[in-house]
Amino acid sequence: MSNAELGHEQEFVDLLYARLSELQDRAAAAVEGALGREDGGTRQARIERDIEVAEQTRLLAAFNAGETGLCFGRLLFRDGADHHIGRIGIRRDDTEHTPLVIDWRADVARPFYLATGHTPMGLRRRRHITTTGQRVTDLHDEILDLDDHERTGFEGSDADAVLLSALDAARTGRMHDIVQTIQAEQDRIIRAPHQGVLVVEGGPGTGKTAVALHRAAYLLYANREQLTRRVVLVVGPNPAFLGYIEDVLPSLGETGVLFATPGELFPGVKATAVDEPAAAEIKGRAAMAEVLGRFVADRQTIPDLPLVVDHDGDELLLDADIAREARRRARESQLPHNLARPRFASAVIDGLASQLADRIGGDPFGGPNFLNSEEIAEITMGVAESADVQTAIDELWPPLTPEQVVADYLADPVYLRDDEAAAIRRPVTREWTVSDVPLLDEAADLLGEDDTETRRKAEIERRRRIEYAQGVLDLSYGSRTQEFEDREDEESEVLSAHDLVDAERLAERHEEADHRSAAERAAADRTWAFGHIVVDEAQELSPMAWRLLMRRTPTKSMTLVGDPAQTSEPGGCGSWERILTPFVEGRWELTRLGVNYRTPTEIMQVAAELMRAAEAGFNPPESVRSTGVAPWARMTADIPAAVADAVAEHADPARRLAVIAPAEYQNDLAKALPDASAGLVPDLANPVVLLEPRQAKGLEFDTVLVVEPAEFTLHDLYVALTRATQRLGVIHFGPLPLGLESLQPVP
Ligand SMILES: Nc1ncnc2c1ncn2[C@@H]1O[C@H](COP(=O)(O)OP(=O)(O)OP(=O)(O)O)[C@@H](O)[C@H]1O
Repeated sequence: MSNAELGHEQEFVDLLYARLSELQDRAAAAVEGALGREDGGTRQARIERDIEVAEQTRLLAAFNAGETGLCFGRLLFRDGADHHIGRIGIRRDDTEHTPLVIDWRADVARPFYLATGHTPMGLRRRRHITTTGQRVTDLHDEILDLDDHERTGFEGSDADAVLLSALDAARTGRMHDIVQTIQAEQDRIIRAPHQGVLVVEGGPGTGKTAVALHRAAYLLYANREQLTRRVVLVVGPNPAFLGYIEDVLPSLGETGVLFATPGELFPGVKATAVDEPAAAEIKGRAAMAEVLGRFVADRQTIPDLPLVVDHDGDELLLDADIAREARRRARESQLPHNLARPRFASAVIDGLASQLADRIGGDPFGGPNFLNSEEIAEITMGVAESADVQTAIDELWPPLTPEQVVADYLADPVYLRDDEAAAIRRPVTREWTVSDVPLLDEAADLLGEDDTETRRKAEIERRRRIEYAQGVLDLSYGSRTQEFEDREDEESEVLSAHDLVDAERLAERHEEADHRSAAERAAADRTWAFGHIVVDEAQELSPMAWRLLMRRTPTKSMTLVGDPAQTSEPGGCGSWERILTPFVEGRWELTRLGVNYRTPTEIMQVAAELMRAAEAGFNPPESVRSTGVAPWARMTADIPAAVADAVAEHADPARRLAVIAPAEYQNDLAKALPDASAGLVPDLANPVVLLEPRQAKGLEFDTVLVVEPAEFTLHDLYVALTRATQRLGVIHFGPLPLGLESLQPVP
């Protein structure tokens, strides 16, 4: 092994960090400079400044991401080309801006992930560089050209050593990036084209989440302008999971991504409560869209008896004929409920005005009305302004909010069988559940947003600002005359505010600038069209949730990752074909990942036997490594005590242990494990966490203890058993489920 070789790489890495530090300073100074800069007062100048701040902040975040593990690879080509590969790309400070280290996402870096002895892609040698902080600690060289006889002493016989050491490392409770060890099958998915829907299916631990996040990073790199502006949305099953994955993209230098759970996809609502399985299934059915549509249409009513409307002492009759004709005209527009309302209102006003006109100027012998068109217009205006008329219109075609519609519907559900209605009926005051969110969104879509009022208010506000600015200008002009009246000579030298700006521009200058990032604006806007959407655990989403997500991406650019065998939600998808056909019929692609990088063979065998007991031909992914440690089962009459013992035996401050137990055991276990982190969003970095089965989705731990598996649903148990990277234990009182009999019993 040549220390000189390590030394050369260290020199290079030192050079790299020196350059990184320069770039960090420069970007930080640029942000500060732009923030402190006089913006010249124009809207354009302010926009330009804000763009510069955003761009330099993004660059700074990317440079900061390079602070650890900046360079991890090197490609030596047969033609003499020699490139270092890094987490981000960095260029020299020369006139050509020559690349110093190449971004892993660049095309030139691809052989790092794809080249094999069989298809060397022009490579002579591929080097993995291992660093700790900024120190190079190890090198692994793979020779891809048999004619390369140079030896450095770092040529390993096992090309997978770097991968295996990453997989074997102690878990931290936070997902890490995998840039150094992306496998060829994963690389192809990460770099697949941006357009259309790509489904990534694979068993537990096949890297679906890791691949989806690296794909988001790749797409942002390859379509920077478009995707930064339109924002990438990542949807994950629950807040704990989002916490688990939230470091990956920033560690790759990407910060402008929006993360959300399905309960957070309707602005203003953060639903965490879940319905009973039967209620969730009913609420999630595609048919609910039609049910809500009918429910909203039912609010567009015809009076049984004419409504008597008082107008300046005249009694007008808003009868079924007028209402029916108005409703026909409003519905004919095919606009959503709130947007069609003005049409309904104007048709009702026309009907009532013509009733009044007939009464005032009607010819008893059937001739034309005596009133001229101006008089009729005046009558119409009078009717339109009548408070009584407005009240009657509100009664027949009320302005509605999504919250009102869904709350009213759930308080008294119609168009369902009685037992189904009973399953979802709830008092109006109950908090929103995750399954209500797609209903709210559907209602919002059916209602449409009437922004006339918002725009009217914005215009009033704009005028108010101009008036205020005018006042400021007048004042400054006034003070100028006093200040300078005796100094005529100086006056020509001094520019007053009036000379520089007019009131409108001054008003603009005082306008509240929208300093929110694109991701923050996207989060608050229901009609935002995302540039790309990544959905993790996509198998869990109901048809109604799919309708919501599809509305958020008009271009249908999506990456969906999931595993039908891990479906827990009763409303979950079942088949990709069934979910996707209504939205992108035939225009989606399915890819599969087949290697399990997380769970060792010994544990995977147990999980596979469980599934095979229920489904004979079940085919789990193959584990890439084994540990030689057999999973065990302990039978006990005192579950909390046995779990506490097992935790005491296996817990290790440098590793992560999870106890996964059914809801009814949570209280007792929380008492028995005072140091465990538990609750809705447990701290996964804590050495011991206590989880309910659903919370374990997508996570992983060094050691997992599964409590009373017979109480789990089959799919939840499969998920729980496949969370461990090293050790698995089962603690039970009741009999073990079919398939788990092979677990080694321990006293
Ligand atoms: N190429 C790789 N190099 C290093 N680690 C990897 C690689 N691929 C996957 N892993 C690791 O394997 C583990 C499982 O990955 P991930 O959580 O993405 O799998 P998954 O398919 O989403 O699993 P599940 O469906 O069970 O939640 C993670 O620790 C991940 O970092």
